[in-house]
Amino acid sequence: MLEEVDRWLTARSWSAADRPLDLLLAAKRAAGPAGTVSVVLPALDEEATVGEIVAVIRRDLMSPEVPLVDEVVVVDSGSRDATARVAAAAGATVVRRDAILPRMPAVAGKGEVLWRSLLVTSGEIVCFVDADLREFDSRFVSGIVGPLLTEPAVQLVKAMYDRPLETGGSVVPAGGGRVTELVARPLLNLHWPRLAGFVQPLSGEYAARRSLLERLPFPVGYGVELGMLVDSLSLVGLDALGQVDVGVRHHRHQDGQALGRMAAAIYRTAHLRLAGRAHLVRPSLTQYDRAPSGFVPSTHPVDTEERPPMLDVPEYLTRHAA
Ligand SMILES: O=c1ccn([C@@H]2O[C@H](COP(=O)(O)OP(=O)(O)O[C@H]3O[C@H](CO)[C@@H](O)[C@H](O)[C@H]3O)[C@@H](O)[C@H]2O)c(=O)[nH]1
Ligand SMILES: O=C(O)[C@H](O)COP(=O)(O)O
Repeated sequence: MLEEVDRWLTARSWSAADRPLDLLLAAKRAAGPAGTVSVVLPALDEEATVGEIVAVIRRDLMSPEVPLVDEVVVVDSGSRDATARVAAAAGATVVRRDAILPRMPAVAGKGEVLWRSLLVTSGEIVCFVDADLREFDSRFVSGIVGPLLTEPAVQLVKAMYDRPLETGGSVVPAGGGRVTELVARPLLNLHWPRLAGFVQPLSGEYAARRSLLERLPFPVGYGVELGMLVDSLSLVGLDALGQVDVGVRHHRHQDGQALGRMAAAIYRTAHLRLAGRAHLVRPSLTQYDRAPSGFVPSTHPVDTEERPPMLDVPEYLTRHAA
């Protein structure tokens, strides 16, 4: 791991418990307009989960006693189910993707609706949360908004968490995040090693200052998270990025083929950003394990050496000539 990443892990990784709600509310009051918070949920056919997420945010973070969040907006990404109705009933503002910027027809994809959300929200801090989360805890919002309220130099904060893989009645405790482990983490470690400290680089829960988001390109699909990390690094630098441990994340798991399509979109996003610098490879990979003290990194070398064709090896030629 780069020394810079080691330092960053100490300085820019927190736990949600580090900032209690009363501290955040005081920081928000002191910040004035810069402390306004919009929560955005991108949603495609999420009727089963979106209502509870909205309700928990409203109950825990939008009450008169705890007015941390100023608005919660569900951007409907073309749902065919009752997502819009359920979200509105739970108290969200619901906007259809086509109703935003109608002169530009919307294309399919998550990044597309995140991008459009900037046109229909007003907070100076924008917090994205996936709409398929189960057993949702409002620390997923307050935890990542926290550093933006208390640390003026921080501009983008991602959630990190344990990721059980829960399919067909079975649970593999740290088995989730398959695209993260197989595609995103290796890509980031090899090509953008300064980002190797992110425990969950694809996390759908992240908060950022509008002043940063409005300067970034948004890949329209699932490349949006990797693109945003890479582009934010070059725009504002590593010390403006952070991460917060928010516990355990439960979500709807996609099947292998859907994850293959996601992986392709992520690879393509990286590829576009590698143009002209694909040779910049750092052959090591840092992975993370949960320990009582938090997430613990372990770094491994990546095989990069290649043997020449056997026909170039004199011993082989001699043997074959014999
Ligand atoms: O066209 C789409 C596809 C998805 N979504 C919503 O986006 C969120 C995340 O999508 P999901 O399919 O649940 O993604 P995951 O399989 O969980 O993928 C992970 O990895 C992705 C790639 O980085 C991230 O976008 C996700 O947030 C992250 O949870 C959910 O609320 C979806 O309803 C849309 O709004 N429009
Ligand atoms: O973030 C990821 O890597 C993908 O969303 C896959 O997650 P899962 O393996 O937990 O389904």
